[in-house]
Amino acid sequence: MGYILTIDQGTTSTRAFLVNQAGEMVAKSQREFEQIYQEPGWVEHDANEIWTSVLGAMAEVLRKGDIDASMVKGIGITNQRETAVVWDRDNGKPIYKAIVWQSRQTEGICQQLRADGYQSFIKSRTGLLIDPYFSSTKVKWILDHVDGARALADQGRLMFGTIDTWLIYKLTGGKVHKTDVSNASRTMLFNIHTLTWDEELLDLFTIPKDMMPEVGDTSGDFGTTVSHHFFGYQVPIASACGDQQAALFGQACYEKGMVKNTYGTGCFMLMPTGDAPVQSDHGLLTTIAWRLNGKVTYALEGSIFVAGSAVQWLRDGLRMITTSSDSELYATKVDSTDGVYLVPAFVGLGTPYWDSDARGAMFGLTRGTTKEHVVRATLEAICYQTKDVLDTMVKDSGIDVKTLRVDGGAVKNNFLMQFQSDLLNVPVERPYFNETTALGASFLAGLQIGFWDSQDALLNHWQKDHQFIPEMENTTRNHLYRGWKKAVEATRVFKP
Ligand SMILES: Nc1ncnc2c1ncn2[C@@H]1O[C@H](COP(=O)(O)OP(=O)(O)O)[C@@H](O)[C@H]1O
Ligand SMILES: O=P(O)(O)OC[C@H](O)CO
Repeated sequence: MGYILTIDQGTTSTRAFLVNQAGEMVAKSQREFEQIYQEPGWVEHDANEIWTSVLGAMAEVLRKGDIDASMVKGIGITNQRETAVVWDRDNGKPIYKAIVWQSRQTEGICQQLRADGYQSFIKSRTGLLIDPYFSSTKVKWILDHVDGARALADQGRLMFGTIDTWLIYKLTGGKVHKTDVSNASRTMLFNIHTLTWDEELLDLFTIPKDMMPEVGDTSGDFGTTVSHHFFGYQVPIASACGDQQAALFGQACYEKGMVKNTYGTGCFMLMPTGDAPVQSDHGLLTTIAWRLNGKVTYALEGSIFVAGSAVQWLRDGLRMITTSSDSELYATKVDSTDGVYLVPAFVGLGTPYWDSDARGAMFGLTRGTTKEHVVRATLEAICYQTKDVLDTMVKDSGIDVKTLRVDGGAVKNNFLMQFQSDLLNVPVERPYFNETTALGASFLAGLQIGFWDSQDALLNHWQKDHQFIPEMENTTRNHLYRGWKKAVEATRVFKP
């Protein structure tokens, strides 16, 4: 008898979960932390606040589950990806805030790289496209902008990590500086073919190699907690995994053709492609899903930067709704948007457009447009963006997708899920356990500490809650989607 304690360190909150050997979640806790917007388009977090939010969430989940820390047999970590932290190895203090994946402050660096013709070189090594989204330009920005950073880097005093690495470093009392391949593959510094940090890329971004963490399997040995950071116990940290890859694992999407889409702040669609990387010609990313016992599984990924955060914008920016779930209520008060489209390119557009200069726009407004239409158009925009990505995935993989598995905070919204299924003309499957990210990370940790002995043993833990079946006429679907494509085109023409 024992438990895995899993930390899901997300963009807007830190959550902790206790999972037993039956794969059941017995307790969960959540802590929010500050989103720092110093300049338009910048998004940063305080890495120390993230660390204390993890300490708080771990204490709370043990209290809620009424479980003694001695019963925790392993820790799983899953995290918002790409977000970059740089700290001083002499005192363990970050030298700057964590620059979040959404932040656009490195657009200038990216423009220069594109102009200098580095796109195909970078893509061939990393599977990624030049965009401020990934870690490498964020680290370069810190080294170039923080007073004294370059000198510290030259003296070998600095360490870099994505959030998993930062938390592992803190939990082990500074003893372990390590990440896994799924997180490494999001840095734009990792060669996804040789599975090592790429020296030429490190040179290109002027990042000393001694800043980089060791890279290991996704289920593996990430050290042991120092007892004063884990209630007096030394517990093995048994998995580290990027949150989107963890969700893919938690959705039991192990085979080619199985696709999951997570509807959180953004939307991230992933499909495993087996032991060989598949290159996309239409803006999908080639990434690493996980490495287990030395065996790599690659994936194709489509990234949508604004999804649930558009609903938050309706709530906090436009003040049209009081809670995110109100969006369903208003959207279903009208039969359609009456021709209104919202393109929520608030931080540019990801797959398949990769247009970082694009900004949001709304089209088709008339005197008859109401709040209900705008709310509905916002939810529909999440579905249109998802169709853009799924169509690209089918085109680039040559695999026909039979169903879409979904998770994330927004999938509670039945209107959203039904419209998604209608628009894709594909059944949408919502699992019974919506916390698939945490479940995936728990499974990955459990494989390491012997809770489960194989991936196959985990297949039974996936249970369907509801299947949304497409009901829309082809002509309606085609008509609606044509309108979306026109709206995106028009948005991209307008550069403020
Ligand atoms: N019923 C709902 N309808 C639409 N969006 C929702 C609903 N409930 C939550 N959301 C959105 O889901 C997001 C939260 O999902 P979550 O998976 O917790 O995000 P993250 O992990 O990115 O922090 C928020 O952006 C919120 O607006
Ligand atoms: O924290 P989430 O769930 O919004 O996920 C963020 C992604 O990892 C960004 O790549």
